[in-house]
Amino acid sequence: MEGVDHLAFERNKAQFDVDAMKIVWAGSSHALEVSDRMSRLVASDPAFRKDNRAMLGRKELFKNTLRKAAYALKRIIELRLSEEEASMLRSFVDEPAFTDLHWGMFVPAIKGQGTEEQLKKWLPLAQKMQIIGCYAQTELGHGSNVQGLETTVTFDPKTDEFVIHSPTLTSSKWWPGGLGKISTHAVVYGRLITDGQDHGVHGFIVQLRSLDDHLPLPGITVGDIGMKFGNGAYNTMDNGVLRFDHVRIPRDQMLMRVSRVTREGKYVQSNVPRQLVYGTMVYVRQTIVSDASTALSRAVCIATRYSAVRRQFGATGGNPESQVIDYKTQQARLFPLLASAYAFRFVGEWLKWLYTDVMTRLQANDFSTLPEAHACTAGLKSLTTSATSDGIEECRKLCGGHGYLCSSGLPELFAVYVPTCTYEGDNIVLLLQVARHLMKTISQLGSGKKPVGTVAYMGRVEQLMESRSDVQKAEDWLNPSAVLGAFEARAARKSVACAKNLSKFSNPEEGFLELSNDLVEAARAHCQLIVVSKFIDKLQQDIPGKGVKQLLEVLCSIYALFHLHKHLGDFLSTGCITSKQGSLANDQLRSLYSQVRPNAIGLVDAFNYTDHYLSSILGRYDGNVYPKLYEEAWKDPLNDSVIPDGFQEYIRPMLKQQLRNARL
Ligand SMILES: CCCCCCCCCCCCCC(=O)SCCNC(=O)CCNC(=O)[C@H](O)C(C)(C)COP(=O)(O)OP(=O)(O)OC[C@H]1O[C@@H](n2cnc3c(N)ncnc32)[C@H](O)[C@@H]1OP(=O)(O)O
Ligand SMILES: Cc1cc2nc3c(=O)[nH]c(=O)nc-3n(C[C@H](O)[C@H](O)[C@H](O)COP(=O)(O)OP(=O)(O)OC[C@H]3O[C@@H](n4cnc5c(N)ncnc54)[C@H](O)[C@@H]3O)c2cc1C
Repeated sequence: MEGVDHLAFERNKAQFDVDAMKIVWAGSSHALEVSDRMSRLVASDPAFRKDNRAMLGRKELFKNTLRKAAYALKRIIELRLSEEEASMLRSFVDEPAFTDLHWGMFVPAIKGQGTEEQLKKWLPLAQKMQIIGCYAQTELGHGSNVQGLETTVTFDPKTDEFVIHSPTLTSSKWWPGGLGKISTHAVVYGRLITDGQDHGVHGFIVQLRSLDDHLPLPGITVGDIGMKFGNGAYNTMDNGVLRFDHVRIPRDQMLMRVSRVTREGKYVQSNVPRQLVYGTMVYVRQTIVSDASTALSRAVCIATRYSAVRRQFGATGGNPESQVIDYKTQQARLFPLLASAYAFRFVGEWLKWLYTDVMTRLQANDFSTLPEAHACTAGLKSLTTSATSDGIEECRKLCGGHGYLCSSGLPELFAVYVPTCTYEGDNIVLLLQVARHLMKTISQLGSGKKPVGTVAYMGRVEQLMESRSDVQKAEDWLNPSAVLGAFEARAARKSVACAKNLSKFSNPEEGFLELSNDLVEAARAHCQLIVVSKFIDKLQQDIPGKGVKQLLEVLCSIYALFHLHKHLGDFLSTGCITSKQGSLANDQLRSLYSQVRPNAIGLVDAFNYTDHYLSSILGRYDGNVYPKLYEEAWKDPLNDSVIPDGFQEYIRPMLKQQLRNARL
């Protein structure tokens, strides 16, 4: 039934102001207005069609992406869109492309590591897209271990140039997005060598292709690394391979904010920490956390709407069968993901604030919060992307068989999303960085250095080692201080246990390797504490709209108690709660799910996604799933003809053969 809202009866159940929640989700009325306008602009333009991606071959798919990128830029110029609007428009086009790396890494790398002069020269070119850039760090042999990169960049004082070279096969740059076919330039990371001395990894702006004919410049070998996971998915991106054969670049193309090489070939370190060379990764990890909430909320929106449409079993007395969303098992799998999407939104907002604050301090040569920013971006990137990847897959299962169809939108979403667990830092490697930060914090407790920021609770470690939860009944778990107390005690006790075990090793690095599983768990507990505490902080703000704050409180409790239940072993073994308190948390969780149930559709409507963006028949706003699924099936190229290609050639003779055998 075209034009009928099959989910209207669900929308009528909502006990809160959905429009007010849309503002909370978007971050402000202004952000909602811009995102609403940009998403509709993209959705209403057939040039941005994306429902055919799974059917296209690689070359067609890639050409289509180039067309969309050029068209998006044309619209941005025609409509005189602001930077904010342009970036929103690109995100609603919803197709991984070389532009992500150009705007997301190439431009930030220059901004973060370039000198004033370099910004003046390169940024206008990049901003007008007169050059297109990528971020060429990872090599065939090394990704996680950045210090292990092998590309050499040797200063030649005779010509005032650097000579870039790929000395081994494993030094070939491998993976950079946008590199394979499109980028004219790259920020290349390599080992800086002056006068025979190796100064470690630094960034350089390198032109790769001619601006006239787009051919690789002399000494450069470049191409695409091949098909990746999923059919459409990330194959719209030209991840590339790059080799240098003694390629020369002028000295002023070294990004020189952190350190520089003089005309005479002297290496000079500025007063900023050398870790700023890693600054672009910190920036992108921060954006990845907000993006996690977007990806998870898309999957949850699809699974929630479909769960309200889908009915199985339970027809009694002429009543229809039960909606699957009413099954408690469905709720216990779906609603924690819904709560996580909101939790990641708010922790993403906070992380953005933290990052901006660190940047402001850096301008004033205050580097004190850099370790905190590194630990938070690394840890939260790891936690949210792992949870989101698992969450998207869970949403696919929550949609039963139809979730496996590409037209559900979920397979492609998963395939596009899952590399976030690896890129911008493997998730385990990043948790180990958090663990180092935690161990360092504990080791400094005796020195009188007061821990601040997200590790401030470590300052109360003695008290946290002794504390006991005073929860007596299920509702006590609704008290934020009860939840915070339990999460802080668990995180502190896990870290302290690791620190104690580490101290038994004479070689700390050996100990770190041996205990790395425990350290990863301690880091995870710390990151979950950050998410819970930032959700609680958000609820301290004035949040207008009927029922909005109350519902967010419910979601916050679900996020926290779900993790308490899931990691009950941790909470019990560290002794911060009793098994009775653990089972009270579970009782409370059941009651919270019942409170979400009537509001579930409203809560996913608050994401304000267009059907174009969701790209899912199961997640359609109007819930008109079955007729559209049926219609869609007939569009498959296999159904273009009644008898498929290959039938006459292969199957007909087989059938005839069997017929003959049967007659024998
Ligand atoms: C428009 C927006 C769109 C956005 C979308 C964008 C496109 C999306 C598509 C994206 C496509 C994907 C694109 C891509 O994938 S780009 C490639 C991304 N690659 C990686 O992420 C590599 C991961 N590896 C590393 O980051 C490092 O090598 C690690 C950290 C693992 C070790 O490193 P190393 O062996 O050197 O370090 P150390 O352990 O000895 O530590 C040394 C000291 O340094 C400190 N430290 C370490 N790291 C940082 C840091 N970052 N900031 C500040 N400080 C840092 C550390 O705490 C320690 O401090 P201290 O204890 O000594 O005080
Ligand atoms: C889709 C995609 C896009 C990418 N885009 C870019 C780009 O634009 N530019 C760019 O420069 N790079 C890019 N990369 C590369 C990416 O950043 C790296 O692949 C990533 O950092 C992981 O490094 P690796 O491949 O070396 O993994 P490895 O480190 O080899 O990981 C293999 C396994 O070893 C484990 N491991 C490694 N070290 C340790 C340790 N110390 N302790 C315990 N376990 C460990 C890991 O957990 C993992 O299980 C991209 C990658 C992908 C998949």
